[in-house]
Amino acid sequence: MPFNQYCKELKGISTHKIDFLESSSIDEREVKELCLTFRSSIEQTGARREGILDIFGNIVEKCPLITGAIWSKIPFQVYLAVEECVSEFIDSLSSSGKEGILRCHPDLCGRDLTRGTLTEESQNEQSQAGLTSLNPMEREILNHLNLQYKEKFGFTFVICAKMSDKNKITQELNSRLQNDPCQELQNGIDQVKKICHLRIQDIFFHGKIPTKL
Ligand SMILES: NC(=O)N[C@H]1NC(=O)NC1=O
Repeated sequence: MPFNQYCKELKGISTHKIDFLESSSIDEREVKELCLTFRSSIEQTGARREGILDIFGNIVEKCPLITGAIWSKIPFQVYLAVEECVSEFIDSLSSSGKEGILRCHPDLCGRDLTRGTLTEESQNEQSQAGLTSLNPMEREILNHLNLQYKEKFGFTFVICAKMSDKNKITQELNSRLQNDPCQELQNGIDQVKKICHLRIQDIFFHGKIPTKL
């Protein structure tokens, strides 16, 4: 990541009351200092080793095992490292491991949404994509496509809802149904990584309280 963009992203941390980055010219030393301050602020608010699962446990939906697996690499100096570790770990899994991750995701506009049993993260994501306010016809089409997808591939259709909307999701589902299983496994995993990216950003930059699994 280019240094400038890195600094710009770090500025988002000012919501965490770290505001000495107001000057436009910051050097590498200041960034390192910022990272350390940020890190210690996380530690002070309880993110010690034993709290890591509480904070990062749901960055991949209902897969705290992933956080547990990369546990020794946390705390991280920069949030990007969390993402990289997750991504590397997922890539190292067998196909059945990857399928397992997809199966841990709730259907979009599925049973958990109807019953109100989604995790808060998933509820927000689905709501932002307009999936909590579908009309009966839209819901039926989506449920039908989800079912077809599951029957064909044996795992859940996963898409980063926050980067999409209800119409694009239906279109994408229709088109991804035509893929072969190998390609679709990779597509699903790529989407999981996007969801994870946004969830990590929410924790670090938007002060969101993550679901404790
Ligand atoms: N099935 C599926 O894509 N679910 C996920 N997508 C998303 O953005 N949040 C989810 O829970």
